[in-house]
Amino acid sequence: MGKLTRVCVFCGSKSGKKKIFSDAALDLGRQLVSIHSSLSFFKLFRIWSYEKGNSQVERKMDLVYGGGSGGLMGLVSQTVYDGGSHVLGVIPTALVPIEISGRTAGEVLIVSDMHERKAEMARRADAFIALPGGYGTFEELLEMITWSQLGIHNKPVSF
Ligand SMILES: C/C(=C\CNc1ncnc2c1ncn2[C@@H]1O[C@H](COP(=O)(O)O)[C@@H](O)[C@H]1O)CO
Repeated sequence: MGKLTRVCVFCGSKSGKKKIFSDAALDLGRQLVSIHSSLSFFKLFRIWSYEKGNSQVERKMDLVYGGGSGGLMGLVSQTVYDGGSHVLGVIPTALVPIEISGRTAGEVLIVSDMHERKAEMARRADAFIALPGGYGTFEELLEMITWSQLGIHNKPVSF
């Protein structure tokens, strides 16, 4: 497995009805940018299993995500940005007024359509993680899994 410095997170454009969803988004955001016991690092275990054996790991991962300012996307991006890592949101022009309201954390790359968005996210990330979300999150996650199955990329995918 190559060096993992930039992680793509797929997650809901809304927060969902249960607190556990936003807790998971905050937790993942913090885990991407801080020092953790590798033993409690179950969520990313399949991706960072090479960290086993180190009792403490310091992580400063950059984030690629869908660019939305609300919902779980907003929570993850703000947490990673506040933790000092680079954040890149990739969003099609047509979705800017729908998924961005107010300020976004970090850099925003505006692309022409959904296909370009997904291709850019896939190209720029070293690994993919999905959090709770709706149909959009499912779609993005499944596409990364099927691209892996087809050999289009060989980057880890976790959910
Ligand atoms: C429309 C196209 C493909 C099929 N749909 C989607 N593909 C990729 N990303 C999508 C799609 N629909 C929504 N999204 C994005 O997922 C994010 C999370 O959405 P959720 O429903 O809240 O989980 C959000 O940013 C959506 O824009 C190509 O023609």
